[in-house]
Amino acid sequence: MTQAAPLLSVRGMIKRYGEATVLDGVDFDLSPGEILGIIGPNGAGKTTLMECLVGLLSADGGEVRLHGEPLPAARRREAMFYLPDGIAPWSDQPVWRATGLFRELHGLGAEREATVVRRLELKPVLAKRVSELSKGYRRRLLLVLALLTPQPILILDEPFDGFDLRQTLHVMDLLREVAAERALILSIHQLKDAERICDRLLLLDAGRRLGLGTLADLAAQAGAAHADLEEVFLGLTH
Ligand SMILES: Nc1ncnc2c1ncn2[C@@H]1O[C@H](COP(=O)(O)OP(=O)(O)OP(=O)(O)O)[C@@H](O)[C@H]1O
Repeated sequence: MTQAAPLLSVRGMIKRYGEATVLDGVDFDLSPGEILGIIGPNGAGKTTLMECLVGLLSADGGEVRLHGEPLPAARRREAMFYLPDGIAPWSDQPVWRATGLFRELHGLGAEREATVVRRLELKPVLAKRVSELSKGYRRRLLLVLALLTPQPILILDEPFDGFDLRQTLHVMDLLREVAAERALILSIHQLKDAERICDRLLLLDAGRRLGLGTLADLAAQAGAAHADLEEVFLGLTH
């Protein structure tokens, strides 16, 4: 029996800056409904991988396939939406205008926008300017925007940054619902968060894939069967 092709398949992703190889042939697959976490020490190549993946940065090697078909860099944005960390789109506009503009851009109905705004509890700040938002509310706005996109794959850089524990758990529930219809790639520094939400983890270090799999897979690789992700991380990275 032939196995169905993964939703996304990435092979041999390479990125160099001059003499420095910052992605050294990274491979992974993503299945429908999956939440894949990218973890790794500072400078491991997490942002570079996401940017090469969506075609924002030109890679020096590697292939990306969608449902088994080659997906050239110029067409990646049809399939993937990337939400970088720390941006404040339309910063001089009120929040309601920013969400409305984004919704119109993607041809969605006002009802969908209202639902997402309600789920992310953005209502109290709709009249504020984007530039005036606190870090947590700016993060909520960015997530609203991400959830108003039609792409089947969402790539979110630090989606829980700026949230307290209760908010993080709330947003995790929401992302889990979203993943039922799409697939998510999340770059996460907080390993406790990554352990909670991710189905599988891609551990990068110095541009190389150190591990790929469930926490149990990575723990076995680290030779510490019942370790948590923090112990695995410390065991496998330098
Ligand atoms: N424009 C650039 N020119 C040269 N080197 C770069 C450039 N951008 C990134 N790098 C290098 O590429 C490597 C990977 O960086 P990247 O930002 O992808 O890491 P990261 O895992 O996202 O790090 P962090 O956890 O600190 O955000 C680092 O060594 C970084 O210094």
